[in-house]
Amino acid sequence: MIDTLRTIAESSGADFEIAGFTDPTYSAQPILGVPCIGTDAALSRLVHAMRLTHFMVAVGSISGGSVLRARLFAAGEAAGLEPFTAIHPSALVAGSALIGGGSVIMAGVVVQPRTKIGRNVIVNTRASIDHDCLIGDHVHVAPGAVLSGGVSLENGCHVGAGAVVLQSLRVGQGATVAGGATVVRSVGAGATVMGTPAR
Ligand SMILES: CC(=O)SCCNC(=O)CCNC(=O)[C@H](O)C(C)(C)COP(=O)(O)OP(=O)(O)OC[C@H]1O[C@@H](n2cnc3c(N)ncnc32)[C@H](O)[C@@H]1OP(=O)(O)O
Repeated sequence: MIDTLRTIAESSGADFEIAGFTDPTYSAQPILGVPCIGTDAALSRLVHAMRLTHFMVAVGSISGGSVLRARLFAAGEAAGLEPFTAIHPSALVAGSALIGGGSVIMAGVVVQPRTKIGRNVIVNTRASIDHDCLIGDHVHVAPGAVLSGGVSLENGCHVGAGAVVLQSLRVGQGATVAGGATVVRSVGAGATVMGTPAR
């Protein structure tokens, strides 16, 4: 995520600086030269002291029910920060696609027309989201996953690395599609499915 933000700044000449990151205990080492600036609990104080303006949730998920990601997103907004939306310059995002606040579109991603992506979503490296998809909030589409046209992903679900979801199917709230799975029928809320066809 840090690298994506730096690439955006370099390629667009955008004038922003990454001030740092928070963690639960203020014990983390710098990451790619970016320092830990305090605990998650100190965020409101840091916003005022350091005149911070924007935030992103840098925690991923490897399964559905992105409770932590949703909680951190709410905390950032409650601290008065605006969600930063990051689209890597190598991503191809159709002009009619909508990307919600705080979402990150990583390198090599393709997002096709009329797709709508919610807030605090990770569309990870080289994932492909085809036309007319509807992606909820706090979702993680992991590297190389493929969503066919008209797929719906409800809030907080996780589509694993290299998984394929066939056209017009729905993946329910907080559900997990395992890495490499092929989803051939809709997935219920909170379920975990794996394999080809996914069960
Ligand atoms: C940049 C990044 O790295 S982003 C992160 C990318 N990573 C992902 O997207 C990973 C998504 N997560 C997965 O695929 C996980 O394997 C999960 C969530 C589906 C299952 O995780 P767990 O509940 O911990 O399952 P666990 O590892 O205990 O395995 C349970 C069984 O499922 C099988 N299994 C686990 N994952 C898969 C899979 N992707 N496909 C098929 N079978 C699987 C295991 O072999 C095991 O089978 P067994 O009981 O016969 O031995």
